[in-house]
Amino acid sequence: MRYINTPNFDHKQSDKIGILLTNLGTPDAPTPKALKRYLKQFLSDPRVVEIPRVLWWLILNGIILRIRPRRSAKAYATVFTEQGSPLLFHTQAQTDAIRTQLQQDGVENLVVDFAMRYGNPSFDSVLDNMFKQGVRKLLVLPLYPQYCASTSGSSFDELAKNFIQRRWLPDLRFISHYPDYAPFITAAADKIRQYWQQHGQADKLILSYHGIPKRYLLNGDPYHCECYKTSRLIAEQLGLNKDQYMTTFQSRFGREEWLKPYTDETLKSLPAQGVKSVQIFCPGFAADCLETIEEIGEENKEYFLHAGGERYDYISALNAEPQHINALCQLIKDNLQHWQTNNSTERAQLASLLQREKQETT
Ligand SMILES: C=CC1=C(C)c2cc3[nH]c(cc4nc(cc5[nH]c(cc1n2)c(C)c5CCC(=O)O)C(CCC(=O)O)=C4C)c(C)c3C=C
Ligand SMILES: [Fe+2]
Ligand SMILES: [Fe+2]
Repeated sequence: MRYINTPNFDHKQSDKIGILLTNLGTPDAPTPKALKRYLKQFLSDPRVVEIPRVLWWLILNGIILRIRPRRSAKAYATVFTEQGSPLLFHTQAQTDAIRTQLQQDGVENLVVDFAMRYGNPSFDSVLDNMFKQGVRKLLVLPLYPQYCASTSGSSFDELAKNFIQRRWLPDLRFISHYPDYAPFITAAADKIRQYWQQHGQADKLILSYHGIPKRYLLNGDPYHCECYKTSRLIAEQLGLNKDQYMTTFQSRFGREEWLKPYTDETLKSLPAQGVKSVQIFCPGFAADCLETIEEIGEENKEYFLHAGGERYDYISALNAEPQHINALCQLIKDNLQHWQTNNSTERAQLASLLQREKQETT
């Protein structure tokens, strides 16, 4: 059979709207074996590592997958909890909260779920389940505020890979980015302001984003510009001038030049410039994960204090906090407007069809 068919086509079934939240994904366990499986899938994605395939296959299988799984497993062991990987449980909590809020807001006929680009739950398993429940309109929201081909672009690839196997495709809306979406910016600024109210304000606010190779920017990826835009808008809401905040890029991988300034080098150099206290927030991470908890919360703290810094605070990600959930629900509802009107018209037509059939048989 060439295509996945849709069994039991039913004229009287009303269409459902699917909301699919996606994130990067995480290993199933903090073990070298699970890390090898996860890193192999992640780093084999040509959207992530843009190097000629044969050369990269040799480097990945010959060097990286022999060394990195063990090293990364140790780092992951420090962030895994009884609930599992933070990225997974925060994404699950976000999904549950969004489902509840959309239902409370009266959005009907919804199926809300999440999938991970690498690891589990996979796009294929979640999409299969959604289509089996009658989803005919699909809204996909990758939880990356700033567009990057390596993340948002790759999520689209995975979606398309599933779609090319299917006979009946749904209506599709893909939110490729939301770097300047006002409710998101306000949620981030309020989170920082609340932190200041409880703990006071540091000399500098560092807004740190996951890095990418500089080459991707030079080849036209808008990610760098979108990160600066998010930072500028957050700083404006907080009333910060240019000396009071900074945008930096973290999580460098490999030897190539990545987006600068690097978060770690910045933190090592700030104390000598008279900046003795910093607060760090990561506006590109919708959920806390290895890269925020361990790299920003622990590793970079060491660098800063070791270089003469006196106070270092990591302000956690927005996770499933109410203001973040409100912002994401607002974004979803803005994008659902046409479908919702359509959907209620369809349901009204269906109800009158069923009513007519009932009258004819009695
Ligand atoms: C070439 C390598 C990488 C690119 C490009 C890259 C881009 C990128 N990544 C995120 C978000 C996350 N990355 C995470 C982990 C992670 N990232 C890379 C490499 C690249 N990322 C690796 C090898 C790893 C695994 C950890 C390790 O071994 O160091 C995570 C955390 C996942 C978790 O399980 O907690 C996130 C989130 C973005 C947003 C991005 C480009 C914009
Ligand atoms: Fe990454
Ligand atoms: Fe890292």
